[in-house]
Amino acid sequence: MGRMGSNSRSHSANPNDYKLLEEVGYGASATVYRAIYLPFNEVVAVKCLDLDRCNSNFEDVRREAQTMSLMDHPNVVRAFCSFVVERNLWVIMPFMAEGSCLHLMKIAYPDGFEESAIGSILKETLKALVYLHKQGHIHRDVKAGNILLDSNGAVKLADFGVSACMFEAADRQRSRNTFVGTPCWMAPEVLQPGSGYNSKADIWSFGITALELAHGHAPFSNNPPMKVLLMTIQNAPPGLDYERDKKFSKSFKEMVAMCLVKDQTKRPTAEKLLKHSFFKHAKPPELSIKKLFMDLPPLWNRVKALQLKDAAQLALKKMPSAEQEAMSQSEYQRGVSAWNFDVEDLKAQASLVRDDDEMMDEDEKFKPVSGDKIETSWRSSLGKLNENNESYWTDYKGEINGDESQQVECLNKKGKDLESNLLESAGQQKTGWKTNESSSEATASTSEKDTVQAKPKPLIVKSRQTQSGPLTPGAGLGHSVSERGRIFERNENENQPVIDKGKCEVRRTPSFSGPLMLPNRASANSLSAPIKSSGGFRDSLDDKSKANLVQIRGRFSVTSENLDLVKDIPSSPVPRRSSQGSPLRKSASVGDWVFDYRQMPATLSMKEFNNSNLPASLLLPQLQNLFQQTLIQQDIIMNLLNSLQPAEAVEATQNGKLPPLPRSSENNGNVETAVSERERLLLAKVSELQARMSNLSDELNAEKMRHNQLQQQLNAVCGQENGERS
Ligand SMILES: Nc1ncnc2c1ncn2[C@@H]1O[C@H](COP(=O)(O)OP(=O)(O)OP(=O)(O)O)[C@@H](O)[C@H]1O
Repeated sequence: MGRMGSNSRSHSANPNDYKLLEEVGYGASATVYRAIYLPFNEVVAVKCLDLDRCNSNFEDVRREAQTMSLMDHPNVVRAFCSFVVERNLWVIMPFMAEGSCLHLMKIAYPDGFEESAIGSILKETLKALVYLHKQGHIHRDVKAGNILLDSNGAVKLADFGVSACMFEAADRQRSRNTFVGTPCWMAPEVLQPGSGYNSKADIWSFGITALELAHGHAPFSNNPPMKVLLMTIQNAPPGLDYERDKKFSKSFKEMVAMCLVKDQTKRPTAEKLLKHSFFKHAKPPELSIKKLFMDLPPLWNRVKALQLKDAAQLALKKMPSAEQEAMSQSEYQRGVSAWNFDVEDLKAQASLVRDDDEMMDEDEKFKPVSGDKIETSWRSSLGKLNENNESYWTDYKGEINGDESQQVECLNKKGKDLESNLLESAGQQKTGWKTNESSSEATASTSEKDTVQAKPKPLIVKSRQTQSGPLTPGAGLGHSVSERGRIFERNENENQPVIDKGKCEVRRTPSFSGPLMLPNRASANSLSAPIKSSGGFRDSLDDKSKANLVQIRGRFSVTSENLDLVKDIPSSPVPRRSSQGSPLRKSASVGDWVFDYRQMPATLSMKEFNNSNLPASLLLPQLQNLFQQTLIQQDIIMNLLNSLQPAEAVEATQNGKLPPLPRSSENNGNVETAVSERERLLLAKVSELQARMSNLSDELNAEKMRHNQLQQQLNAVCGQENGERS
């Protein structure tokens, strides 16, 4: 452990001097906690950077952390000090009690702030940029998520230094064909292979941030990252629209237009921009900003509510009938942070996203929160993609058919309901707190005709026991990678302080370098909680939940306690064989089918069933019942198989939850082959069951005929007897 930087009022580099309290945010590589610096009894923020998740080497991290600690400006979040605690870098900073502008918009201002607040926020941010540029620094990540607010209205630009250092220096970026940034906010010259960039890139991002604050989201933010890149390069720059943005002043529109000029040489410097009339008339922050959060609950509770909201989105993602679409939608809307991606991955992902947006219009359609960093390795591919742009997007459009987009729309509507329910249940601590009800309204805009009939009951999502409560001892920094993958165990009591600091760890997602589609990764700015593996999550459930546990998918569990609620969520409009009219309902949280036996007709006992003397009128319904059940089971099997990741299948096999996966000499342990073999095996079983069913039907028919014959004989005999008597 070592000290890496300090200021005049010295904060120690001893983790035991810091009492970590609630989680107040997290990003691509870090989790941020409110904490008490015990020697001064001072509230601070501790940003725990997981060094394993950083792309830079330790020297880069160290250098940038030092730079950060040298920052000295009222509008720049500086580091008091930073030091390494085993595999984490702790950066001690002033605590900004109201969090980021992005969080504030997400929780209370989904359509953006009013102009006076925007003016103040932007002016203070611009002062920070003037300072940084004078110091020879480029921030490279100006966005609402990195503009922090304090309860007195102070505005500070964050994430300079340490986070920037997580990504490699410009020369190396070029040589490695990688670049890190947040696509919606990235300047065209930053995206163009070969073209250099300078501090004017921050001015572009500043202009995008202005639009973000005005609308609640950045332009193009509902698009897949690659499309954002192409739009930024090829389309006219976004801006405030004369018609649509009537409520904003001319000088605001002008200022934004000055920033969003594609030719970087024509953009003003930060210093010059600060002299613009828009900023001359900006109100002092304590007048225009403080009122924004007057009625809101504390930051950590907002964070918790946002996490739940994201959990709802992720729950939707697990719906089997539209899971691919949901994944694309919600993954991108939440943003992606710190992903490596390549063109093929993006293409695959893009093909699953509805392409109903053109340029500025999409601002109206979505209220998302995209915005996180991506680490791209696309530079070399981009030129090629540009050439093939037309066919690329034609292909992409061609792959979406009407049904699929309907599914997405329906899903989005469900998402809205689900989100608002979750938010309601999670965040009703304070009256007057505006919920973000309209946050997904645009995605639901065309869904009136879909099949959602009833507002679902609040879904009890058993995610981590507490999501922003203090940490409890136990998790170790020095654990193996897999161990560190576990989430903090948390104490139910929020105010109970934390831990053995040396044992604190940054939560970790399974992979940060995989393609976009693979891991369920929460984004920095959406505050969606990172997902831990199913197994780990199971561990975190309390005993009662474990006892009632029906199923765990990702972060979600369905227990027998909430099964009924889950079942009440309307099913997808997508026709599914044998599910129509059946008692199967889609479970929003688990993405599987839940079978409601209570709706089945009462079944006979085996003994009764084996009684061959039973009349056909009794047997037939039983057979129909059996047949229906078989089809349902087939559906369940197929859905389970579809939703089972290969790794999960192997894990389940190892745990003995599933029969062993077949291993042939050809597959040689290959998981995918094994899983598909297993699938074949199960399908064969299903076919066998169907064959048996059909045999039974034949037998039944034969029995029926015999029964009829006997009946006729009986009638004949009775007729004879009657005749004789008369
Ligand atoms: N000093 C602070 N006081 C209060 N909240 C903070 C502070 N620093 C960061 N946060 C919160 O934590 C979140 C994540 O922090 P930060 O952006 O620094 O992490 P990161 O990993 O660098 O994220 P990114 O994905 O943007 O790189 C912020 O969006 C903010 O809401």
